Amino acid sequence: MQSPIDTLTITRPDDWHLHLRDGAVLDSVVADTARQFARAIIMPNLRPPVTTTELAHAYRDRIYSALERAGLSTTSFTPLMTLYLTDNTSADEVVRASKSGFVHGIKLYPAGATTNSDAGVTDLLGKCVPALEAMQATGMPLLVHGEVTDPEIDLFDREAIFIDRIMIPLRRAFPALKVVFEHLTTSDGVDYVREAAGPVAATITAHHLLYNRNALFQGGMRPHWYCLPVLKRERHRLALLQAASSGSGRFFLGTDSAPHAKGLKENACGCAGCYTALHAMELYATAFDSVGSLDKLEAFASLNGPAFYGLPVNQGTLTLNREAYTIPAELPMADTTVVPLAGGESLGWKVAL
Ligand SMILES: NC(=O)N[C@@H](CC(=O)O)C(=O)O
Ligand SMILES: [Zn+2]
Ligand SMILES: [Zn+2]
Repeated sequence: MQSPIDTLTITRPDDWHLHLRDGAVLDSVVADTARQFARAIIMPNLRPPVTTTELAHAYRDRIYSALERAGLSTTSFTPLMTLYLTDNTSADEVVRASKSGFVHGIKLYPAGATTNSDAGVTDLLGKCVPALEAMQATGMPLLVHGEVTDPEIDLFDREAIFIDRIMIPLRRAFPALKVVFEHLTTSDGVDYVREAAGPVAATITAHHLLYNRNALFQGGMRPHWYCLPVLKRERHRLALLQAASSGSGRFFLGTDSAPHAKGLKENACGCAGCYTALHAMELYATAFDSVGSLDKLEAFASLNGPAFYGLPVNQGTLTLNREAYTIPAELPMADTTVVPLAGGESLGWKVAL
């Protein structure tokens, strides 16, 4: 019998779905990410949302300033900016974004689907046709929060119904449009992405690989496990784990790390989002190790994403050691506190710094 791997060195990874936020917490959250990842797709759901190339440029400058304040070199981490699609996004704006060289995707938030999505799209195939045509023509990827918002649809079915109602008609109308199905959570999503014709891929979070929906209710309500799309049944978790470790280039790492202040999570109407930037690679290594697939982690974390986005693979490496690591229970950040996912618990892997 082979002895288990105790050290894993992979090409330096990227995070293809990240919320860095803005203002006082930016310094801490960007530093947590930059310790592990060379690049990240920066989600645009700020208040107000990042709807133009000009706003994305200003946000990018603030991220670089935060890196400097955190004592990190601005060459050590590259923020890959995105725009927030609205009913009014023009074809000209898409062309500007494409020519900028620093905008790498445009994000679809169905209005009301998740945190800061009020300005989101109300009718994708009715109102966004000029923008989608320009995206298809320029090769600008559409990044999708894939959940319907119809209040009649059960919360746990929102992703599966989105495939039929939005994804299939969208891809029929724009077959050459690059689409990333963000934070995939169901076996329905896995089947769709695996088999769809054309340039389709998906990000998968560490928490959807590690937990099923029981985690939300273990011994009581667990707000730090609440995110959108919400955790699903065990069979969906197993399908995601299989997809992530299958070797298919269509699935890649996106943490969806989304910090909210402790008091806004532990609240009568708690915010959706899990903070995983601190310990992302430890969480993913634990998930892949659980199915004996550590040898597939590098493709998922470091190779598949760049291939889909048409970017080079990173120089440099990241090493993980099999070693007990206790996740901090709380993280002080500026004038607030953030509770990392599974704070206080232990993992069997640690990034070597
Ligand atoms: N995933 C979440 O639960 N929350 C994200 C938004 C999102 O990615 O949908 C956030 O910005 O807080
Ligand atoms: Zn989302
Ligand atoms: Zn997100």
